[in-house]
Amino acid sequence: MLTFENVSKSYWTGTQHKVILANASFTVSPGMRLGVLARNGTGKTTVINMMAGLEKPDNGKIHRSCSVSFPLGFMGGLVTKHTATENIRYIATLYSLEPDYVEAFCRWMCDIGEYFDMPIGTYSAGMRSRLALSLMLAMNFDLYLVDEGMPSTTDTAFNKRAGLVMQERFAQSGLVIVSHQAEILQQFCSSAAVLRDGKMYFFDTLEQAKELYDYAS
Ligand SMILES: Nc1ncnc2c1ncn2[C@@H]1O[C@H](COP(=O)(O)OP(=O)(O)OP(=O)(O)O)[C@@H](O)[C@H]1O
Repeated sequence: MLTFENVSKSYWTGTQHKVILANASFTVSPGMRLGVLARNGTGKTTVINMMAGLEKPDNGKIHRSCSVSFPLGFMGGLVTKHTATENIRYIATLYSLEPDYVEAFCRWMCDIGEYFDMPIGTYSAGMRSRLALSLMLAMNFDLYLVDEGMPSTTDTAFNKRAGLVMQERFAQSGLVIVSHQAEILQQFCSSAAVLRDGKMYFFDTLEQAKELYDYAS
């Protein structure tokens, strides 16, 4: 369970306070697959980062009684001067996972050959995004966080491999995806919310959420 209790968050832009959440309270229950629709610049990344614990609210509390992933694509935990092998084994240890298993899974999933033992700083953008997704899928979280949909690389074999594991993982866990596009949420989500003017509006279906989202735009 992930609970936001009276959470407020805003940024000072130099001329005004940009409000992301204003005294928001809501719960993401176990097994919930929630899609959050929000326009660009309204705070999707900030909300996902608060869920992950990467950003703190200004006021209010965030309670986590389950394991929550880092946001998909988050590279902040990886050290670019170290190899994938070194990074992955270290992160596996931090999460009390078996380093041999996590390394083997990521080697298989990424399929980047000798690059796996080269510094991450030498990787192409595609290799990095394959590594980040592989690392996330190597771990079992109760709740996965995804910012702006699933990455789709140009490597079709990778997309197929990752897609199959993703379906399996997300069928057994909770999921929050934030996006400005309803189509991205359609595939994975069973309920939906709209983030707008510092509030989260919850709906049973994506169709209902789209009505507010389209009306508000
Ligand atoms: N550290 C910060 N300092 C000041 N303003 C910030 C900071 N982080 C975000 N903002 C502002 O807060 C607003 C929301 O940012 P955020 O990245 O969460 O939105 P988003 O919906 O994910 O945007 P996008 O769809 O463009 O990626 C934006 O106006 C952004 O400029």
